[in-house]
Amino acid sequence: MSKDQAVEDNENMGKLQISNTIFTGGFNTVTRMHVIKLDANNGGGLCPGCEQSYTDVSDDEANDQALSLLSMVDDSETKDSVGFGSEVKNDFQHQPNFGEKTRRPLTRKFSVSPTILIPYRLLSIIRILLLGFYLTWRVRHPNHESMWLWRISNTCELWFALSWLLEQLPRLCLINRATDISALKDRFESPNLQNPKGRSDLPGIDVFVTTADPEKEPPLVTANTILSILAVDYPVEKLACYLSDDAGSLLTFEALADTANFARIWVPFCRKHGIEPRNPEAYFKQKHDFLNNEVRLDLAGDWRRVKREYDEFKVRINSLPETIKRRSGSYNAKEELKANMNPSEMGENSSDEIKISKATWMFDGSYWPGTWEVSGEDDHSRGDHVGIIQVMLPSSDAKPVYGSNTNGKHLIDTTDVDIRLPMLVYMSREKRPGYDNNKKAGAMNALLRTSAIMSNGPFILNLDCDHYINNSLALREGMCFMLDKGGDRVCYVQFPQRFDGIDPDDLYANLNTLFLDVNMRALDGLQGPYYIGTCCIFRRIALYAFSPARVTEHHGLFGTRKTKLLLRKVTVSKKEDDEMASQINQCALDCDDDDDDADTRSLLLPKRFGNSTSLAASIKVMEFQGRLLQELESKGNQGCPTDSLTATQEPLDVATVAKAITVISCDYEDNTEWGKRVGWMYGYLTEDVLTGYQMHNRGWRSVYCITKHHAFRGTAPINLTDRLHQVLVWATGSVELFFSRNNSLFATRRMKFLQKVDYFNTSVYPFSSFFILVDCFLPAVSLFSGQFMVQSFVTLLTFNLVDSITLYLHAILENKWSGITITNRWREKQSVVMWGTSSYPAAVLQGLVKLIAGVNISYTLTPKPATPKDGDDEFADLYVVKWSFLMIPPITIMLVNTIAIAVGIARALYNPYPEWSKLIGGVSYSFWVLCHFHPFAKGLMGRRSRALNLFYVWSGLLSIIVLLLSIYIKSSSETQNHMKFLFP
Ligand SMILES: O=c1ccn([C@@H]2O[C@H](COP(=O)(O)OP(=O)(O)O[C@H]3O[C@H](CO)[C@@H](O)[C@H](O)[C@H]3O)[C@@H](O)[C@H]2O)c(=O)[nH]1
Repeated sequence: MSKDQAVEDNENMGKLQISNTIFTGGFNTVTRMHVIKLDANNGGGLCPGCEQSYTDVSDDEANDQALSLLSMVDDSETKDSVGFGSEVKNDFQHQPNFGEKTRRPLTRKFSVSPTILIPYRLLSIIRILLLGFYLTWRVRHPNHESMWLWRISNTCELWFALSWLLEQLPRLCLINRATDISALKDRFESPNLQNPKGRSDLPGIDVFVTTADPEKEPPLVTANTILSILAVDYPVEKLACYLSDDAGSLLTFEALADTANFARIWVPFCRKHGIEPRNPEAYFKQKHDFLNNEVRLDLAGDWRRVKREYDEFKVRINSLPETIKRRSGSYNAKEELKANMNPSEMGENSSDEIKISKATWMFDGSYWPGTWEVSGEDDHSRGDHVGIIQVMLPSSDAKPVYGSNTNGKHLIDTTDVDIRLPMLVYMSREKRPGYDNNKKAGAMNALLRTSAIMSNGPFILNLDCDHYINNSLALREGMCFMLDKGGDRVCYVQFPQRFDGIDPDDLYANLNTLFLDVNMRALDGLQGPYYIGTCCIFRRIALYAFSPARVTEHHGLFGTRKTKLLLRKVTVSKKEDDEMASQINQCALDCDDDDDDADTRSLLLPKRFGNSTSLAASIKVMEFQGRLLQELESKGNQGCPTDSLTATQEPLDVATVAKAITVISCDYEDNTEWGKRVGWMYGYLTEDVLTGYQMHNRGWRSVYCITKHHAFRGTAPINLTDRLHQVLVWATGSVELFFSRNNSLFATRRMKFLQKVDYFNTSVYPFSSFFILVDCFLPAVSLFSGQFMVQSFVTLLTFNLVDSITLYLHAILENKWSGITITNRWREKQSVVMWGTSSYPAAVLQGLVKLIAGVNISYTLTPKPATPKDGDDEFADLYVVKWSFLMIPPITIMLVNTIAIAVGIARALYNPYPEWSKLIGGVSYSFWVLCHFHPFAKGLMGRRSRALNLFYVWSGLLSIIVLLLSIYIKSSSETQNHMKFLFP
């Protein structure tokens, strides 16, 4: 590729700017470190006059270089770069003087109003009693005509009653929470004697975003997420954003580089006008009335300019695949690459040749060391490649941005606006054949280590690539819980997942309201909500498998007897402090056994964390800070200012990045405890629930933070097939959990009893599928055989009626504290039946196969909807019909029940002595089953679903006519006394 062409490509994509150094490290392939010097005056774009210096080095040489860089950085430097040593020591010796302001609590916890709570609890008890009566009646009144039907049906009912009980029990301790952001500001950012300038003492936060396939996860969606993070309302010098790209894709890489450029306009615009949300796509979708007198004139002008820039940015990102293909395809890649390579670097086998022939070229004419994507046939998430780290935006000490676009044109007047940007890093961990990459958990752990070396924020926010920050104060809200009194026992603050682009009917219960607004809120009143994989702020030391300083143990059958334990010594003496500084290779960690001293037992770091000394140093800092917090709190202070806990980010140097690259190699985790006890857990499809479980099991608490304006928003699959596969992944994860030693039946005494019950329910729910499947066929079987499940249809109907009324009342009360509507509830009920007959049974089968045969279960990445273009149907995906084997059981159920209704009616009509009660019972139950599959049938019909609606309405009307007819016949027959056993 000629330089001219590189430049032309670059112009096409809006003068991509890549700063600093791209670092790669890896195996069996050429490793190139190149430095691109940028023309800062020209917005940083690569220009013909730019100098480029390339250093081609082999892998071993790169490793040697990294090692020599490591050895160049002496211990003291290592300590300083992670905020260890003198700074922490000094701050600790001069503890802050807590003033009046520090006494204001940052959060409040209050109970749900008794006028709701008391009737809610009473109704729960009434329903439990009612269930008891109902089951007793079922058991005591066998149907001698069809004992087999009666037995099967009874077993199902018993299971459903048990499931309801497991679900309901943890919902009895309800609380609400509120945060006080102004108190946080007062405590950490207002000027005082020690801090006359009012610099921010808030702790550092590292934000992790993961992406794995640019085809399923459009780069524009990821770009918008990143922009919302860069523009969040948090001190820039305390914020670092990391993107993990498991595909190692040039597309994502270049999109991120362009995103960093666009951030130079977008972030000042957001700060200047305080706009919400700070995701450009979501922001520009809103209707803006600039004729309104209250709108400032400068906003209207800036809005137009920024919107134009954003539209161009969108076009560039959306055309990137073509740009890259054209760039790579039109050039004789093979020859150029061969010419650039040393013969010694070329491998013996033909795979090098294949790679070369597929090479993807970067805009500057160098080849991309990540996954090749010219052929389009690679599975992006699996492509092997070296580890790559690129700092796209250096830490915030770098030059401010002035709202200029890539051509250097000044677009926004940024007087009085903080115009610095947080650090932004691209990371793609190494992938090699023969190494399990451990999916998302592996990516998160690689990010955890990289960030420990590069910024070491004591807190971590984790977001999926399609989940953006919707409320710019979200991080502050989360920090209120972490920094308040008792916050040192909070391992994570989970925010609810909220979604854009869900069809108005929410056909497939994508909003997940029952789980997010009822279940998770109820858990908040116990030990805390689950970790759900995204929208979660972690305390870093909790991820390193440390225990909280203090825990409560629960004894007795229901965990009602409590003992409080102090796990870590609170005093941090000077001697101990010095010792810590000198012993960076040892660490006191929790050992999860009953020994009280387990926490203070020292283990060699490499065994647990691998042998990176920089990582060891950063972990030690975290552990030290944890103790410091505890020390301050034990002295009666409410929380503590964190200037003593976190150093402002150091400017990144080459050596630091070189150290970071070593911890993202494939074999770094060999013989360590990463994924077993440290970081995100491996071996399960739902790494999230398990990671949270391990923390609760160590005695940590978590918090559910529901903000007035949704803190984060994301997308969910509205297509039936994608949703089925997503639910399959979740349910399989639960089955894996059930069959593992992480089943909450074996949880420690540090976990509350009702929390254990809830975790148990989470691992057991897919097994309901067996009973749901049977229950869906029962009415059809009843119609075919002409027999009914119970003897007295009327008694059954009465029980069901009372049950429905109490359930309805219960739902109304639940709505009062959770906001979940009756429609949401109905959707949830439908979805349980739909997934219970499709994804859940498949999940149970997969789980059993894994257990018995040890076969690994494959993971299907959920496709994220692309940003719709103007004029596109936003819900087009809803009507796309894609075949899946998971559809077979629900289709069978629908067919069998429809045929059974027809057979039942025909039999009744042609029978001289029709048994109307059995017919009505069978038909109404069959119809009830069909009602649950209505969304499913709609999904199968695609755009022709209107016909289906007609079918449902007509069959409903027909059922009512049959019902009325039968009542009429019954009454006339009673008069004539022709039939003896019409209604037993
Ligand atoms: O090998 C992989 C696979 C996935 N991911 C990322 O993991 C995230 C979640 O994966 P996805 O397939 O989108 O899962 P969903 O079903 O949409 O997500 C929910 O369920 C997952 C499993 O419980 C959680 O991890 C997620 O956070 C949660 O949003 C995405 O950002 C992916 O890019 C990787 O980085 N590497």
